[in-house]
Amino acid sequence: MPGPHVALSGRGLRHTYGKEEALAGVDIDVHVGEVVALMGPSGSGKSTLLHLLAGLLRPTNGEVWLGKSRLDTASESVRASIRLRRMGFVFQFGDLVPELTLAENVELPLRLTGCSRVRARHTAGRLLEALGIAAVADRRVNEVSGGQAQRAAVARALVHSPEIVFADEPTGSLDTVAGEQVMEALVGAARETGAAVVLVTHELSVAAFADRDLQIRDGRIPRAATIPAADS
Ligand SMILES: Nc1ncnc2c1ncn2[C@@H]1O[C@H](COP(=O)(O)OP(=O)(O)OP(=O)(O)O)[C@@H](O)[C@H]1O
Repeated sequence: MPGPHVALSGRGLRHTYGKEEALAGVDIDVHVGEVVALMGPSGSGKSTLLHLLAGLLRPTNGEVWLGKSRLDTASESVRASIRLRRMGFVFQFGDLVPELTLAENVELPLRLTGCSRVRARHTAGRLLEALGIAAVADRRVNEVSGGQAQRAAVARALVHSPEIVFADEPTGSLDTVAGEQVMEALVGAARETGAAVVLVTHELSVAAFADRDLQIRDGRIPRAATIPAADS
């Protein structure tokens, strides 16, 4: 089990799709509150690693721990509950529910975990304000800009104070200015709540927001690129 300062840990992660080996043995520790960028060429294994760490895929070999919870051996229902309560997600194309307003989208994780409507509205409202999108909170996704929608996706990922947020190319569909606003929102809100962030990006300007970047090559992270946990 990882030490107390490690939010998320992957040990000896190997993953194959049929005969194809996408990850060839990766060790990774993400510390509490740390922002880590996964970088590397197309096909190097970034998305596979993100999906293993988030419990969306089971590794062929290896272990994944979120704090004291082991994910790779947990049942699908336990992993789904952990994702809902203890993780947040931001995808390239926001993935907001188009029928709901931005505010209703942000309230969703709280409502799904039993929070009252009034409390969810209040908590989501504070975050929408902090991320500069309170003025468009009652609009639907197709009535706001891509950057505003993506900031709402960031708010939805953080509203329930998760331990970790996974972001797969969160700025991939945006221009540079909107992308920077989204990264400022993501890293700023994560610092506020103490969440760690693991993000996949191809862009150096996005990786510059991270505390550390890890380069993946052919399904491996060169050993020197990982910093061992202080207490492990
Ligand atoms: N569902 C799948 N079935 C079969 N092979 C897959 C599948 N998903 C990924 N792969 C293969 O596994 C390897 C790693 O893919 P992965 O998507 O993790 O890389 P990536 O670094 O995220 O790439 P990109 O930057 O293009 O998104 C690639 O060779 C890819 O073709």
